[in-house]
Amino acid sequence: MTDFDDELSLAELTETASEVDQPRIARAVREILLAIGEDPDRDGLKETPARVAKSYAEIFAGLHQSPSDLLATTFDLDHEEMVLVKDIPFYSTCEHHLVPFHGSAHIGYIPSHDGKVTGLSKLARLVDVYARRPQVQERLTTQIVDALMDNLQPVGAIVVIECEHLCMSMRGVRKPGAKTVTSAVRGQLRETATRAEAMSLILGR
Ligand SMILES: Nc1nc2c(ncn2[C@@H]2O[C@H](COP(=O)(O)OP(=O)(O)OP(=O)(O)O)[C@@H](O)[C@H]2O)c(=O)[nH]1
Ligand SMILES: [Zn+2]
Repeated sequence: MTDFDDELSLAELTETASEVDQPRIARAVREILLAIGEDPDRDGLKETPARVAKSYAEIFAGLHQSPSDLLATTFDLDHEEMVLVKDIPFYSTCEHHLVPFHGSAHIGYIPSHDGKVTGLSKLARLVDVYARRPQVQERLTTQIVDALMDNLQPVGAIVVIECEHLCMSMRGVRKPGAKTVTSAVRGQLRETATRAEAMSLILGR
């Protein structure tokens, strides 16, 4: 029996409402601490398994959130030109090493002919729904653009993501500052002229 038996720890572990099994994470973190040769019962580490569990519930909350619910609120505007929200900062977790990758997302779309648009904040929330999961940057990029296409039926959409991966900075190849850029383009934005306009809006700083 550990300090993180379900009954014992439930109260302290449910502050962040979530479907993530926090007691189970806490038990696993205690094991990791033991495995690296630490003493999980020393003062500074006693609360660490519970803290990590709470933190994981937040970091991986996107696994239990639906992009369709998020994009369900739409309104009609007579606007058939490009809408672009750029420099949306976010943090995600590399699914290979479970360390962060972070950077900016840029999202643009040309609304459907009936002018179906979503609130600008929903685009930023959409990034978090997919970023708060174990991820790779390429999948994060295509999931965001496909969610836009499926839910808003726009004429076209583009997502560009620029990130630094801590698995490449703090360990392994150790190249801090290296940036990875990915893009995904759908619909009319695949056409050269429109795509070039979107890219110049995104990258022109
Ligand atoms: N394509 C892609 N690769 C990623 C992403 N995040 C991390 N990686 C890479 O995943 C690869 C995993 O490679 P492995 O050889 O299995 O693992 P490793 O021995 O820890 O690799 P090193 O990082 O080179 O030490 C590494 O090259 C990482 O840079 C991502 O979002 N997309
Ligand atoms: Zn990694």
